[in-house]
Amino acid sequence: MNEWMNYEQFDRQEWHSFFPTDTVRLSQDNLDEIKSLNDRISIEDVQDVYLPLIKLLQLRFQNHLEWQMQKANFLHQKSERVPYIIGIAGSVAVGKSTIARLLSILLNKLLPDKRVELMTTDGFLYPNAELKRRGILDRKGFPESYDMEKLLRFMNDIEAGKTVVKAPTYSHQVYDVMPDQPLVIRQPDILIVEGINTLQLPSSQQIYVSDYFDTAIYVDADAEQIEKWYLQRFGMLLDTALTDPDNYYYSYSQGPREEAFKMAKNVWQTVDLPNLTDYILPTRNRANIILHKTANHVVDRIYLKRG
Ligand SMILES: Nc1ncnc2c1ncn2[C@@H]1O[C@H](COP(=O)(O)OP(=O)(O)OP(=O)(O)O)[C@@H](O)[C@H]1O
Ligand SMILES: CC(C)(CO)[C@@H](O)C(=O)NCCC(=O)O
Repeated sequence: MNEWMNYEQFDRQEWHSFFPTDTVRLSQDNLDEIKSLNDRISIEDVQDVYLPLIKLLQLRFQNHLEWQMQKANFLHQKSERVPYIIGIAGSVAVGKSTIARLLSILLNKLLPDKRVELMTTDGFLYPNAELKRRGILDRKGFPESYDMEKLLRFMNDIEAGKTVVKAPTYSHQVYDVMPDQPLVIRQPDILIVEGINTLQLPSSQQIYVSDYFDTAIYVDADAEQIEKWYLQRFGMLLDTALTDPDNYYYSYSQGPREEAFKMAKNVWQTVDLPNLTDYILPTRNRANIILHKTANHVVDRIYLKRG
């Protein structure tokens, strides 16, 4: 069966026409904030792709608020503040966290009185020591390398409106979880949850993480493109490691660069690519929205689930 049959597909021109963004004036501060997030994000992409996307998310958010009110009325309950949760899935290095941060900047701009928070599921990976103990250090990122029960409990606490919820964090530089640096989340109106595993069904569980999502976005691109982005990011990680002996990549940064890149290419081929093919890509059509990227991270197609 055609896996796209329940999606409508738009090229960026048509997508842009749904929300001509001349109506939204991004201030110099907004532009500076976006540039400091990533100076290679093009303002055309923001105008053509991300602002219409934000408009759509805003409509779905309003719908969510309305539904919470109607539901509380129906059940004769007091209306509680239930956060609106956006999930972002896709391969390692496809640009999920960059898009998540961009969306949070734009949501703050369009909804200045709403609290928008952002987190990644990387912090729910088992620590390296535990992965080693289980003999799966080379399976980092695969479903079994995450503490999914802990992630589901986190999602449940957020949805239940708990006043303070802590999320563990992960550092690419240290290449491990950072148990002493949790992210503290305080009753957001909107929470963006980004991670490779956000649309997966945890093994031995009946609940998907995405059961908690109000909108799920999948960031898509051809594997050969993503490999390039992975290696580019590896180059940047090497550069920052050069003078930092505590950095995981320090030893690689001291030797010949070709050797380091050979190692990274091997990790992509033996770990992240099989993970994409076997476990991440098969979750793509659970998303409400698929953003397809081509060279230089340019979004060329947008898919919107029918219904
Ligand atoms: N829109 C963009 N324009 C230019 N570069 C980008 C863009 N989005 C991401 N990148 C670059 O691509 C690389 C991967 O991006 P990012 O770290 O956001 O990916 P990710 O999907 O969150 O990865 P991971 O799952 O490993 O955390 C980074 O080097 C980032 O700077
Ligand atoms: C932390 C994850 C799993 C996801 O972001 C990924 O970036 C990762 O580290 N994968 C393991 C293999 C590698 O080093 O690329």
